[in-house]
Amino acid sequence: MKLRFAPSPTGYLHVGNARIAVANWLLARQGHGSFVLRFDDTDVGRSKPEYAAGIEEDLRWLGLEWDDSFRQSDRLDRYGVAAEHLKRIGRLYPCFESEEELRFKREQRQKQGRPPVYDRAALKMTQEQLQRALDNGKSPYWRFKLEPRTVTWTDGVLGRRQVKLQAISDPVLIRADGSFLYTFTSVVDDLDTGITDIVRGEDHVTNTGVQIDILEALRPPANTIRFAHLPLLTDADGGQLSKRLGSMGLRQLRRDGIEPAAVAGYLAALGSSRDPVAAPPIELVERFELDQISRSPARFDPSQLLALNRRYLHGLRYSAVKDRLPAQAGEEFWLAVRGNLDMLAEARNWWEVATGRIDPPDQAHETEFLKVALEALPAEPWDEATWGNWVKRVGTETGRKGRDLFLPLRRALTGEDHGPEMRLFLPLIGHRRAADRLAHAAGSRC
Ligand SMILES: Nc1ncnc2c1ncn2[C@@H]1O[C@H](COP(=O)(O)OP(=O)(O)OP(=O)(O)O)[C@@H](O)[C@H]1O
Repeated sequence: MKLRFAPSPTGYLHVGNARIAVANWLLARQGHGSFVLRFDDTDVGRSKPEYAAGIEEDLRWLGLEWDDSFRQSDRLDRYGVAAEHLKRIGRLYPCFESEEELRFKREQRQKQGRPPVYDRAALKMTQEQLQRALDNGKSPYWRFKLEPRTVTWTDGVLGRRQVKLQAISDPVLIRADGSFLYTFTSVVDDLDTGITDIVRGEDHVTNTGVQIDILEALRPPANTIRFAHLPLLTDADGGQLSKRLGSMGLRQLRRDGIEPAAVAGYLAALGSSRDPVAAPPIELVERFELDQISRSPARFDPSQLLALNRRYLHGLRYSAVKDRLPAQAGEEFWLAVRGNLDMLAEARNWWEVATGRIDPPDQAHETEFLKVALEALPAEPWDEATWGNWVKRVGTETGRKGRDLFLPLRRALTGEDHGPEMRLFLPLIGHRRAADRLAHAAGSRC
């Protein structure tokens, strides 16, 4: 099995592109096959090396390593050879009509109630007419002559699919400036590199019909590549995603502090009835089922991703995050705070709360209560039982219960109304800091 992910380096990856990358990668690993990263960069105006580098970086961040990688711009000679072959067998023909002429023809056909399909007028040109056009300095662009047939295939996601080629204009494969179009280069590469399965977005369904025809012209008799098209992903409001708009980019998720395992797990399960499980891609291989993915468009819901990210962090072991925590933060710290994190970066804030400076709210009305609490603060060593015993004693001495008892203490010690379990967090603050904070909260209002 050999699969590929073939982005155009015209922007950074969004979550829709990433879903395709994840699916291809998981299938390749499932089939013990290989995964190729191909940059479809024949559109020289829009393709940029920095986007290609950015895409590689984003894929690595997600945990999707590739077995091979290449750029279409390095294979122009090969496309030239394949194009010559199609010309020789009469499947690629030169055209000279301008955009304006074509628009006029389309409008005429529509007025006559006929589909606006290219009429192949260029195919009827005589040798003399052709020569005259060339002599007049015109450069031809080249169209592929589609077979008058209906192409069918069993799609890995959409089921039985067909594309009626008579309803489609012969596609342009080479522009007048000699540059090749994606429709063509993609087929040449898929054949040359021995791709066995193509998984891509539903925006390519018509392309697939056309490309199977090109593919069979280049390598008869019949196509053997399996195709699957995933419904397009929209944003939470149903809006389109586009590299050009930079919407829902992987980079942004990374900057926001979302874990790659959460993104991979969310994308792998999206559109299926399975609950997403956040995990590095290699751990998702076994449970991934392409044919369980729904045929309806899927929405990318950031709030669901955040919830998954949170669940993932809450279950992570210290050893998995150690390197990303403040240098002094030990396992007790991680176990105390992990249940309170939406993003790992927030652990730094809690580290500051535990060991640095805090900004406590005004509790002038609690002075007497906090003084009693300070008096009752036990000496170290402290453990997980310390908070419970201390609070109980303060409760007995002040007659307070519940929120009235806990909240002023939490506020004085952490500066926050909510946060990690104080049973685990108090020993991290330690006696000296706790006493200082209580004294400050009580004393500064005296
Ligand atoms: N919204 C989407 N949902 C799912 N797959 C998508 C979506 N948009 C693109 N893809 C798929 O991502 C893969 C990479 O395609 P490509 O690089 O052309 O992305 P693109 O976002 O369509 O690019 P551009 O915005 O530059 O036109 C293709 O398989 C394409 O079908």
